Amino acid sequence: MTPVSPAIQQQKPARVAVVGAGKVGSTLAQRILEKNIADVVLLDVVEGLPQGVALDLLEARGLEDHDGFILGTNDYQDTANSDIVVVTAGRPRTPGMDRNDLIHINASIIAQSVKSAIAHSPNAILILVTNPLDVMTYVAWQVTQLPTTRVMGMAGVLDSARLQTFIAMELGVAIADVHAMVLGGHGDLMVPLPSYCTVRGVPITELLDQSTIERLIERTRNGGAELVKLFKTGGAYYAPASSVCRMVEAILHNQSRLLPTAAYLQGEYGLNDVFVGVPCRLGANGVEQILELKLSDAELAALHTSAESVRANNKIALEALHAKV
Ligand SMILES: NC(=O)c1ccc[n+]([C@@H]2O[C@H](COP(=O)([O-])OP(=O)(O)OC[C@H]3O[C@@H](n4cnc5c(N)ncnc54)[C@H](O)[C@@H]3O)[C@@H](O)[C@H]2O)c1
Ligand SMILES: O=C(O)C[C@H](O)C(=O)O
Repeated sequence: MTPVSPAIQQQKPARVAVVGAGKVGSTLAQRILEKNIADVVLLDVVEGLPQGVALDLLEARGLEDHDGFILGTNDYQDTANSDIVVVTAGRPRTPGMDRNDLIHINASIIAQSVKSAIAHSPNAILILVTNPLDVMTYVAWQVTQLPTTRVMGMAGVLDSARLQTFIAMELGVAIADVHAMVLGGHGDLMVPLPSYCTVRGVPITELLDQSTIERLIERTRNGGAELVKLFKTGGAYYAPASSVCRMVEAILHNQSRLLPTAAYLQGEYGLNDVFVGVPCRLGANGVEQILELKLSDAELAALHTSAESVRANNKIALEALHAKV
């Protein structure tokens, strides 16, 4: 056996706390472990659930060829000193519901869970997943008062991955050759950018007619609802978990990746005091840069409409929280 140097022996693996051990949280834990990105602490309020998921995943390690460690717990103390805290805790929608129908129930869950998680991991980067995404990210920032570079929400990676899928299926080309970009809030007002969607650098506007592009965009807008309708008791989780995993990896491996992320805007795109999906450079420090793309007047107006809707719902969420105190 090759001896391992003391420096390597002492190097602690990165640690990701995943709050919420439901569909998205448990699938994310699996992705992080099987890609050898970090050790995971999986927390839920339901006794036995995170412990069971953790044990099940540990028992798969020999078959999946990794040595990652996962702890399942109901106690925030066990999440101490995490490098990243991902919050998936809260209710998913069911058929007929809008994501904003979850504001009241999820705002208090988010407020309580981020406060507890950050109390034990004050230096962590916080990634929100719970819906309505942009609003819950704002709530998490308000409650924790963390620097804005260390608070972000996952949605744009997922919405872009959906559009990427539909473009590749329509053209019958390899998914690896397709890049898609969706900005704005994670809802019906999201802002897909066809001129920034490309196949090996060729904009899709040169490969598909306008009505086809509109059909693919419409399917992307309804991508979450399409799955909620199929699953009936909740929403998507495989692609959402992969999307968060991509962000976690970009941060922990300091990859400087350009990913659409719900980030806090301070004048970018003419918007202030709102978290909404924009292209961000993600690296070891979290949101290291917000890129201001050149948008058409119509795209910029759509981004503003989307952000204003998020802003109105932020107000509702904060009022609901204050009313509870
Ligand atoms: N941002 C996105 O793109 C995106 C994608 C998919 C799902 N989501 C959202 O993520 C959330 C989770 O979805 P899911 O499918 O995993 O739901 P789920 O019901 O399978 O899991 C949610 C888990 O949260 C736990 N929980 C509830 N309150 C908690 C608390 N106070 N502390 C810790 N855990 C708590 C529940 O016990 C449950 O296990 C939903 O709000 C869903 O809409 C967002
Ligand atoms: O649609 C949902 O409610 C879940 C998630 O936001 C999604 O887009 O899949």
